[in-house]
This record gives sequence, structure tokens and C-alpha cells, in this order.
Amino acid sequence: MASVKALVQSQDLKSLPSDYAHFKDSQKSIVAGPEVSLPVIDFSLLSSTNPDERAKVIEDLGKACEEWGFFMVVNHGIPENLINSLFNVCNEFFDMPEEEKLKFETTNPLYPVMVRSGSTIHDKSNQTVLFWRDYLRFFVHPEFYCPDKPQDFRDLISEYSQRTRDLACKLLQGISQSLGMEEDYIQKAMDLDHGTQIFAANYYPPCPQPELAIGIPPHTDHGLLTFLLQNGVGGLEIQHEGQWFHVNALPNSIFVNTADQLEVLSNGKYKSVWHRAVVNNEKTRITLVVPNGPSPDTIVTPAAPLLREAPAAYGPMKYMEYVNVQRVTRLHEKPLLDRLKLH
Ligand SMILES: O=C(O)CCC(=O)C(=O)O
Ligand SMILES: [Fe+2]
Repeated sequence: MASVKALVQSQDLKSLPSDYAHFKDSQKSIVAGPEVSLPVIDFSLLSSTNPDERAKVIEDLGKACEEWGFFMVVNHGIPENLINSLFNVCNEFFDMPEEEKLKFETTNPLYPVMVRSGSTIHDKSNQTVLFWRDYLRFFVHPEFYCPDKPQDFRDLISEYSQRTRDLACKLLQGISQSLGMEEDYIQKAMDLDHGTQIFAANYYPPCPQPELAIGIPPHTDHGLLTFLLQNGVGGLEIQHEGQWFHVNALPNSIFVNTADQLEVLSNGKYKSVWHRAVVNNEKTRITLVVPNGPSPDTIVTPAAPLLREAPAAYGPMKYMEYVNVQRVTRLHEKPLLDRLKLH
């Protein structure tokens, strides 16, 4: 299938092709949410030698997970030039000839490298609706995959994936402690030495009628923590206290959201945040997304130490099975996470 990028380039589009109309009439269209300021976590304080400073950042981290499920990490130590190079190389990837990219086209979520355009969803009447985005996704851990073009892609991804894995481990140590557990509880219980890490790049070209289209419809992410970078163009919205809010990034920050397996592990204390990507009619938006999850075979359950205080609120499920079932769950069906709830 042709990419959304090619569609935009091939025609002087004045209106949205009907396949991409998520909202059939402008009355029900997307209304951009108001902007909200998010909790900010200073990552450098997690390795502070001052116990009070460390205790404070762990408390802030716990609050951010409990009240928002979404925060920005600053002073994360990932070099700005690595991030800039990654955006450049991902842009080059989407600029490659269609035939090159389509080599990776598949609908099988287990393929290690996948390119898709306008991934389909089905609305209530079972009609297909396409997302206004092109998409590249591959597994980087426990096994490392990466397209071999453009040049330097592999090296950059390899470095970014190592650094973000380290960031995820350290944040999860703080999160373990914020739940009153041993620092390495999550690392051991989720087998993070073999943790699943994915790299995804979303490419949202300018859209002629952005209010009728959707980049990604509302969803929660599978995994523990997702990291997101954007190329300076906004579009991410999160649900907070029942309302949609637009979120914007501080310079040099990384967005982090709590995901489904962290909700299960924390026995519901930390909620997996609902979010969506809206599109605009002016600028191409690129986001680089790294979901960090348990090892593929980990059976995820609420953490044992938390069950002294309350009974388990979620049933067990193997992580990879969860990923696969979630992928075939349709928009109007009950979300998989809700189906795991025991009461
Ligand atoms: O691009 C965005 O802003 C959201 C991406 C996202 O939610 C995802 O890839 O899971
Ligand atoms: Fe997401």
C-alpha cells in the first residue's frame, strides 16, 4: 500500500480521502485539547549521593506515575547530537523510494522489522479507517534488528537502544522503591536482562483536514515504560481526569508514559495512560517511540509484596501473548487490560 507521504506528494490534496476519515462529519471531529503542564523528573537526581535528594525524586516519580501516568524526564544524559542524528536518519528512511520501504511491509506483528502505512482500524460498522501516518517498527532487544539502510542507522539505533534501556532500568528502580519494594524488584520480576525493547518511528505528513483524521486513535501502550521524542511539532494528547490535554515537551526532555504491564505489576496503583496522536495541516511530525517491556515469556502479575495490602486486581498473562491479543483487539471492543481485571 502506498505511503501517506507518497499520497500527499503525488496529488495536490485539498480534502481528506474518505478512507482516512476517522470522523465522518465535522460536528464530531477532534477538538484539540488545552495544553497542560506535566510533572518533570530530573533524572540526574536518581543517582544523587544525597539521600534526601534521592528520596524526593523517588517520591516525585511515584506521584507522577500515580496521578498522571505521564511525565517528562530532563537531564537524562542522552546526547543531543545522538537524538538529532536519529531524527535525520529516520527522515532519510521515510525519504527512501517506496520499493525500498515496502520490502518490510507486513501485517504480522511478530515480524522483527515492520513498515506500514495508514495502519487500518475498524470502526463500529466494521468499515476500515486508515491512520494518517507511516510507520516503521522493529525489535531491538533481546534480539537486535534494524534495517541496513540508510547508512549509520544500525549504529545510531544500537547506541540509542542501549542508552534508553539503561534509562528505563534506572527509572524502574526508582519506581520499585516508590511502590515500597526493593530497588531491583521490577528488574528481577520482569526479567529485564532479556527485556523486550522496540524502536518505532511515526511519520505524520501534513493533512488537508486534520480535524477529521487521526494519527493514532486513543490507546494505552503495552509494556512498562514508553519513551517518546518528537521533532518539535506537537500532536500528542493524553487523557487526564476524563479530559484530553495537549502535551508539549520542554527542550531536551523525553516524554515517558506508564504502560499496561506497569499497571498490572503495581496492582492498579499506577494507571496506564490513554493517549492519542492528532495531526496538523502545516508540518510533518515525526515521533521516535521506544516501548520497554518485560522479557517476552514473562508472565506478568501484580507484584507479590503489594498483595500483602490488597488482593490481586488483575489476572496473569504472558507478555508476548498480551502484545498479540492487544493488536487484534478492535477499537470498540473492551480493552485487553480491562479484560484482565478481576473485580
Ligand atoms: O506519535 C505520538 O505522539 C504517539 C505515538 C504513540 O502513542 C505510539 O506509537 O504508541
Ligand atoms: Fe502509544
